[in-house]
Amino acid sequence: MENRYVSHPNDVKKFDTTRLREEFLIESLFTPDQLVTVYSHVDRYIVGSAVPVSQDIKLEVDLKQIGADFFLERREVGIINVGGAGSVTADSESFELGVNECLYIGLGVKDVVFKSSDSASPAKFYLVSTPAHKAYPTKKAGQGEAIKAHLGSIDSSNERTINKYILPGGIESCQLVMGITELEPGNMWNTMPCHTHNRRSEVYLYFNMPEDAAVFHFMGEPQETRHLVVRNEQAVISPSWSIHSGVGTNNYTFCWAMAGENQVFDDMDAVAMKDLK
Ligand SMILES: O=C[C@H](O)[C@@H](O)CC(=O)C(=O)O
Ligand SMILES: [Zn+2]
Repeated sequence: MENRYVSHPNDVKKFDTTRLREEFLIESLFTPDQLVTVYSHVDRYIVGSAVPVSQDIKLEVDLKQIGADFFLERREVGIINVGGAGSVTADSESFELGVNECLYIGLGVKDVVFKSSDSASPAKFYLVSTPAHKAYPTKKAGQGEAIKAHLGSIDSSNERTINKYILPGGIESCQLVMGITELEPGNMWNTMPCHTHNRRSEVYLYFNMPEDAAVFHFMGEPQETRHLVVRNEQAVISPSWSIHSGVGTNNYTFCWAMAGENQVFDDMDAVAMKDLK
């Protein structure tokens, strides 16, 4: 499992494009028939993907790296399917997961297996796992069960719907907060005006993009911004001190996942537009 370490904002000021991408962009997700995982030392996320085509895929990593007897011994995981129909088995229970649906699996579940319903149109499971201290029930939510917020407007090119899946009042967890945001056609901006939340970090996955499209993801301190050019189905690690916002060459959908001190979705420090540099 690849390791990503933590960067100090004063060091990041000096990073060139290559170094920024090495530290913060995950380009290599969604390899067929493989569990891809990246271990971030930012809030100890494990970010990964499973695309079962010719075989089912088990959730397993080198256990030496997490110092546990099985993946979820001291962790929880949120899974979103961004591909064709599939299912996820959590010990003896099986959950059908259609596109944009979410499954939370709590601490203590020993065997997690990813399956596609049709290998011609495989499921694409995206996962974010964080350390956990207590077993919350394994639970699925479709888009109908999400807590929704409709934000923005076409005038600002940022009309979008936030679907909150894993958070207090939705699917309960120890620290993971997770959902997806869908931009309306003709809207390209997410999370602008932007914010930080030094109390929590975040991981973004951009998807539903044409192959030749790009999202310019903005990061960095509010007065020291940088960008990453992100392609379809790539993820960005957003440290607690960084803004996280983007503009695409087309509309897109993204998955956001957070971890840290609290699970209060609205606990953000807004950055005034005039203060951005
Ligand atoms: O802290 C919250 C996260 O940055 C995202 O949920 C924001 C988002 O999806 C949006 O504004 O569209
Ligand atoms: Zn945020």
